[in-house]
Amino acid sequence: MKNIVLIGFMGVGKGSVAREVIKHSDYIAMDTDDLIESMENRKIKTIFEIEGEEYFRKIEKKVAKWLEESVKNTLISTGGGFYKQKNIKKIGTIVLLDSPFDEIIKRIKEHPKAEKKFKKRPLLQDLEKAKELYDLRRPEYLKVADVVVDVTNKSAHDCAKELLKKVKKL
Ligand SMILES: Nc1ncnc2c1ncn2[C@@H]1O[C@H](COP(=O)(O)OP(=O)(O)OP(=O)(O)O)[C@@H](O)[C@H]1O
Ligand SMILES: O=C(O)C1=C[C@@H](O)[C@@H](O)[C@H](O)C1
Repeated sequence: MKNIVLIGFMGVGKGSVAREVIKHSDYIAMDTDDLIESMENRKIKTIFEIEGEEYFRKIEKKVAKWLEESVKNTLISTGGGFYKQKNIKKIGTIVLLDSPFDEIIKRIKEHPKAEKKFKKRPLLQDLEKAKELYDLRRPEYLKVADVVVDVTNKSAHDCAKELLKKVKKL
């Protein structure tokens, strides 16, 4: 089974969809942000604050190399900037979870722990800058994706079903 690599903007629902996909398939799920936090034994927010973004991207690169060489049968959800890794297409089938910026922000705001959700994402601190980043990245996400799932107004369960159907068809 080829790996599935979930890409998309922060908060689009990569974690939620991944958890649904593994309920309906034999994939194992992992998340690059969680892996990096565990490797570093500190939160991404802290890594950004103390070491800076460049340091974080270097760890992502190390993770990307390891994923390509050593990981199989896995649904890999990734941080919002992971799609830039040069070897990403060698890791697995790339699936973009897509939604307009305002919908993503609306969803996070609706979460009971909304404040915490915003705080943990360094690049979501300034919404104007985050929108600029979204506009810059969206065409790049589309370029790298093998499959696109529009998650707007769909449950994570329905997104997972659509994802599996589209990946099977490739
Ligand atoms: N299909 C959905 N419908 C409604 N709300 C959703 C859906 N998927 C996710 N959410 C909500 O959107 C927010 C972000 O979801 P999630 O944490 O899964 O995103 P993420 O892409 O993994 O984020 P990050 O990679 O930045 O951690 C959460 O509050 C979650 O409850
Ligand atoms: O969009 C991004 O570049 C990021 C998204 C988060 O998932 C984390 O990977 C980190 O905060 C960077």
